Amino acid sequence: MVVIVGAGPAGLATSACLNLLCIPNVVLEREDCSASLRKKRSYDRLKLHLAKRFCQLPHMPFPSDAPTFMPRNGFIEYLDNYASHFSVDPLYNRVVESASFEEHSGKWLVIAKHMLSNGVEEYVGRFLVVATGENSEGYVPEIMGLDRGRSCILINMRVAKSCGRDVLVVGCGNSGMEIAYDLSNWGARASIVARNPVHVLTKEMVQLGMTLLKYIPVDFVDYIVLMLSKWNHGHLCEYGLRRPTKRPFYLKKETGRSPTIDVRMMGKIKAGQIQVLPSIEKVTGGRFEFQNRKVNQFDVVVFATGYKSPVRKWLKDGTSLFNEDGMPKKRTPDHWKGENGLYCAGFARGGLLGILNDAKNIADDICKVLAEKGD
Ligand SMILES: Cc1cc2nc3c(=O)[nH]c(=O)nc-3n(C[C@H](O)[C@H](O)[C@H](O)COP(=O)(O)OP(=O)(O)OC[C@H]3O[C@@H](n4cnc5c(N)ncnc54)[C@H](O)[C@@H]3O)c2cc1C
Ligand SMILES: NC(=O)C1=CN([C@@H]2O[C@H](COP(=O)(O)OP(=O)(O)OC[C@H]3O[C@@H](n4cnc5c(N)ncnc54)[C@H](OP(=O)(O)O)[C@@H]3O)[C@@H](O)[C@H]2O)C=CC1
Ligand SMILES: O=C(O)C(=O)Cc1c[nH]c2ccccc12
Repeated sequence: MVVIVGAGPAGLATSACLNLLCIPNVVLEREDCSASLRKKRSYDRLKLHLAKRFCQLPHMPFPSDAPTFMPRNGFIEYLDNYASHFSVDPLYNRVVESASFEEHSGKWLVIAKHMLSNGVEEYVGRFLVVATGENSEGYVPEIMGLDRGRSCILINMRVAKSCGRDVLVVGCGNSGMEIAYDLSNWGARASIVARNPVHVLTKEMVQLGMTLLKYIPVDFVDYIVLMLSKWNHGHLCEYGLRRPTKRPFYLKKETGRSPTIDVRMMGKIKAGQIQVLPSIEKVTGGRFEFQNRKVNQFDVVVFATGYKSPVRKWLKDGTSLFNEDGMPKKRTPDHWKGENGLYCAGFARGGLLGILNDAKNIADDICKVLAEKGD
């Protein structure tokens, strides 16, 4: 038996690949649905920002008439069809609270709390696949002087419409940029904190880069993509943004940090409709002081400061695979396999393309282990 924790794209894909190999598995999901990140924790306008051919799961391409950049509902429909087609049937409302390896039996003991009955359930498996996602828990940094009770604080994707209000978005990753764009469109006076240098590319540049990477080295791809970005967006420093010294696809490969993909956000920044601010130095009585000595007050603060992976809170014997941050110790492509039948899917920092590779690798490896054991 294989126990899979998480029914997002990674858990669904891993279960589908195991089903195709007739290897019994169970998928445990804390929410009442699969793909909860998109169904319950993202905004309506969200689209896949990679071309669909880089976002499909194993053994099921997107429909040929599907748009290149899949809208949220279209991707949800794809995931639901995927689960149904490969007979993936997660057990919902199961929050995995503990997983430990039992030396005497050579098996994993997984304890899950049933959220509807409040009962505690035990699942035993020779193999354990962690598919709880890189984006499992919102991260909000401590900021000196910020009274979380006073200003309305919204985390990550849950953003209220703030027409006519002064809103600060902290974080200029893809979430921060998209949320600031939406807030500005809804009539808010939006500002965004860009603490460190950031690459800004268009979806088409990323699509070109990912296509070229199959044929030419990353340095050359980055040279082309950066030239296009500078031609298209100009000198970002005029708008308070800086480009990193290291190039975008190199950074994605080495650090997992994605470039920010411009959803017409740069147009608003260039038009002065969105103000870019440096790091927050401190907050005093609701007044924000920034690194450039600017001082502003805001009605709403949105933290788009990324996510954490709390795997180590419940995975007791995961040190062969995960570091303290709940991310793999090993670099891609060797990141997905630990000891004693422990695996992780969806932690390659490679998005859905990374998930496709993880799911196939894990299912094939389990099949090989079982064959070697004569099971
Ligand atoms: C807003 C956003 C947009 C993205 N867009 C793209 C994109 O366009 N293209 C791309 O390639 N990548 C994209 N990514 C990155 C990544 O590919 C996606 O997040 C993808 O959904 C990851 O799938 P996953 O299954 O690894 O994790 P998730 O989708 O996060 O699923 C993990 C599942 O595990 C469950 N879970 C967590 N902890 C437990 C527990 N203890 N017990 C039981 N269940 C648990 C969660 O409820 C969740 O359903 C995006 C990420 C985000 C946040
Ligand atoms: N398909 C789509 O349209 C979308 C995809 N995504 C994906 O979701 C994933 C998560 O993205 P996202 O939510 O943006 O998270 P990220 O981790 O990508 O970005 C977090 C941002 O917050 C900043 N930050 C963190 N701490 C602080 C702080 N104390 N002060 C100021 N800034 C801070 C980081 O800056 P620093 O660089 O200095 O650490 C970074 O800019 C990514 O893979 C992304 O590509 C997200 C939204 C939309
Ligand atoms: O959305 C993300 O962060 C992803 O990880 C998707 C992704 C995989 N490879 C990339 C290369 C450049 C930009 C985004 C991605």
